Amino acid sequence: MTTQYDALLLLSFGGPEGPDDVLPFLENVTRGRGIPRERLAAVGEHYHLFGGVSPINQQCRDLKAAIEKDLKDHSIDLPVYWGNRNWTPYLADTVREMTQDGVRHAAAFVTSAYSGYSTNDQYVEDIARARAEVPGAPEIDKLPVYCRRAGFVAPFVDATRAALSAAPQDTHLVFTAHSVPLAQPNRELYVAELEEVAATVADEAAPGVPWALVYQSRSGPPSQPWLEPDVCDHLETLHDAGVRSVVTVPIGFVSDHMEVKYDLDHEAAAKADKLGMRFVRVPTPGTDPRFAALARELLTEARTTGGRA
Ligand SMILES: CC1=C(CCC(=O)O)c2cc3nc(cc4[nH]c(cc5[nH]c(cc1n2)c(C)c5CCC(=O)O)c(CCC(=O)O)c4C)C(CCC(=O)O)=C3C
Ligand SMILES: [Fe+2]
Repeated sequence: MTTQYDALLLLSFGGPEGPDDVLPFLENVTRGRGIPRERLAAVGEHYHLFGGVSPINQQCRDLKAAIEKDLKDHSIDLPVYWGNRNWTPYLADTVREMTQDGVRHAAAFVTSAYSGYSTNDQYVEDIARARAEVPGAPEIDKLPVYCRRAGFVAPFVDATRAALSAAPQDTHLVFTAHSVPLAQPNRELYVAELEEVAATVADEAAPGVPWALVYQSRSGPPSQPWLEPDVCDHLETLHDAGVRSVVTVPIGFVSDHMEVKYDLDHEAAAKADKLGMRFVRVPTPGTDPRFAALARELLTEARTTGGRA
């Protein structure tokens, strides 16, 4: 059966756009999730260091523009909408706008590449919840998980190769992804995909260079086990083993948002500095034309195969 999509929806996490947004944003993210208050206060400070503005919304505007350009360049006349889970434009408001515009069946490209609850299933729930709020809402199919696709992997390969070519001989690669609770549904699938993508990038960019997959941005109570090791602990382990230079590759993310800018560029970089280690972080796909094209490729394939996430 052939699905005819009449819109593309860019679905993302959302982030604050000023100091007054920070607390309500954090409350939206953590409602009912048992995140300790001290952790919330600490994360609020991360945002305030950047004037209360997360980079993620502008990155979504830029990605939306890149996708629109790619569609136009391929003579595909399709409106692109943007909605978030945790901040304006809220997904339900976007779905309301799509409904008013007469959209009947949209494909959703999510700013998260992997399987797993936080990375896939929760976005599927977001879509269902938003549609339930809006009478006459269009059908919305989440496009499939795309972590293995060249549009996502190749920008990391190129960036890793470039970073290594400027690095000293005994540099190690450190792949990072967002930690999640060990008890999180589909955590095994998330980890298996991360291991596969890390191995692919290492293999293509730097055969023979030692690498590890580690985690960042843990947030639950200490009593709850999350994926480990943490990136900062790993830097210490490498240091103790005599390693003096790392290239960090945040394969768990699609853009250089706050988890990258604070937890890696600020926190992990400071840790490396304290240890006397050289620390370089490579960029995420962001608005790389190959990544923008991936939205069109997935939509076109879903249209011809009827496939969905
Ligand atoms: C797997 C994963 C991704 C990658 C997939 C994806 O990209 O979607 C991701 C992305 C992001 N996480 C982000 C921000 C936050 N995540 C939090 C909390 C949590 N994240 C979790 C997991 C993930 N998170 C989990 C299991 C929690 C615990 C609460 C819960 O079970 O939901 C908290 C609460 C405070 C804290 O404890 O850190 C904040 C502020 C931002 C925005 C950055 C910006 O503003 O630029 C982005 C893109
Ligand atoms: Fe998060």
